[in-house]
Amino acid sequence: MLSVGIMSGTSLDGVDVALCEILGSGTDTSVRLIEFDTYDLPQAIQEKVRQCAANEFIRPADLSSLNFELGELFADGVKQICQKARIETTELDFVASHGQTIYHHPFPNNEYVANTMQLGESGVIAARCGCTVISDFRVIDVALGGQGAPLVPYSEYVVYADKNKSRGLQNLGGIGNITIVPNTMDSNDIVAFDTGPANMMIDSAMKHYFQKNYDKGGESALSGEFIPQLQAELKGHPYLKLPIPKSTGREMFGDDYVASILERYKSSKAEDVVATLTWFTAYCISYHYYEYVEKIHTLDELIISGGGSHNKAIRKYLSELMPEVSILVQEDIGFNSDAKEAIAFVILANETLHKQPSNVLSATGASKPAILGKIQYAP
Ligand SMILES: Nc1ncnc2c1ncn2[C@@H]1O[C@H](COP(=O)(O)OP(=O)(O)OP(=O)(O)O)[C@@H](O)[C@H]1O
Ligand SMILES: CC(=O)N[C@H]1[C@@H]2OC[C@@H](O2)[C@@H](O)[C@@H]1O[C@H](C)C(=O)O
Repeated sequence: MLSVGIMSGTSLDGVDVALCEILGSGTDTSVRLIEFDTYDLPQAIQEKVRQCAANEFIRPADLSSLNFELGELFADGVKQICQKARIETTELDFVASHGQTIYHHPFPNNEYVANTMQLGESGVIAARCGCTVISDFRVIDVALGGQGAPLVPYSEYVVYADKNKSRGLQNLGGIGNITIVPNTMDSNDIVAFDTGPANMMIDSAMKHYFQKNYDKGGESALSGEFIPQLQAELKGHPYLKLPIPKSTGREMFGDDYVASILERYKSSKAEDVVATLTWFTAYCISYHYYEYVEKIHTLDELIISGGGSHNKAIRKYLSELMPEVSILVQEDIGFNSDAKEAIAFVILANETLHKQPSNVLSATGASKPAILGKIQYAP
């Protein structure tokens, strides 16, 4: 089957679009990437999404329009990738659209029930592209008491399980998330959770100091030195102490949190703050490994993916903090670091069409397996 996966992640850096061929289902799935590209997320849309995550005043009209605007944007992504591959969108068997997370609050509190919301109207995509669209993968898991995230563990089990080694798949997007696929080959043994911030805090600091979207190659971090007081403060962040499984987002590690740090460390050198925030990304990964994972599974290799895999400082700090684990990137094992999440949603949508559950209970904490997503057929 021909499918396009669309992922617009928490870093708001663009829309990842992967055209794939997918055959079979479950552990017999095979998936091949045909074309991949990342398309811009317009500034105005980024601003609206940030407003939502900050829980700022946003009118119902803005929210409803944003849902349709994102739908148009995702449909354009599908059209462009198909044009690149010289096929018609109507030749696609399905589109798997993650949507843009605009709010993720999987824990109930005094004010809100557990909830999560991804926008990008599937009806718009189906109308513009003339094909079936599967979307809204997270909501049923949250409704079953789960975190609704991370969802990639199922696809990682399908693609990466190896009886000769226990692998950690560490994605470095806006947020970092890890899946441990142990050599037992038993999906019940999978451990997965969000490790904390990956690029989100670094990007926010880069924007503040240098008016840049991110720290290319990790150059600013590598030219700075760690600030011990800030390291100590970050080590005490309450997210680290929460038991796994757990998930987080822009609500916890977004611009507001970073602004409060930058204000308190305004006399420090910009490069030193960036270095320390980059160290924190690597620290969160090593802390969770030694605190929660190593007792259950010893990793042979940690394979990193996502935009942060291009940041040499994160890789350097990770190697220093986890010296006995071999740190690889997806390309080292023949895959594409940037396309991984978009491909994951193709695998999840394929299960939806086969009426098979694909949430991993040990990862999300949901009370039962669920067929993820909603199906919008072509008009
Ligand atoms: N060359 C590079 N050097 C350093 N960092 C980079 C580079 N390219 C991308 N990045 C970082 O990667 C981020 C984007 O990563 P990615 O596209 O994997 O995130 P996402 O999918 O939006 O987020 P998430 O996986 O949390 O939903 C950028 O915001 C930037 O910080
Ligand atoms: C709510 C939400 O959109 N979460 C994303 C985000 O980006 C990374 C991390 O936080 C992960 O929990 C999740 O995405 C991946 C694709 C997942 O569900 O596995």
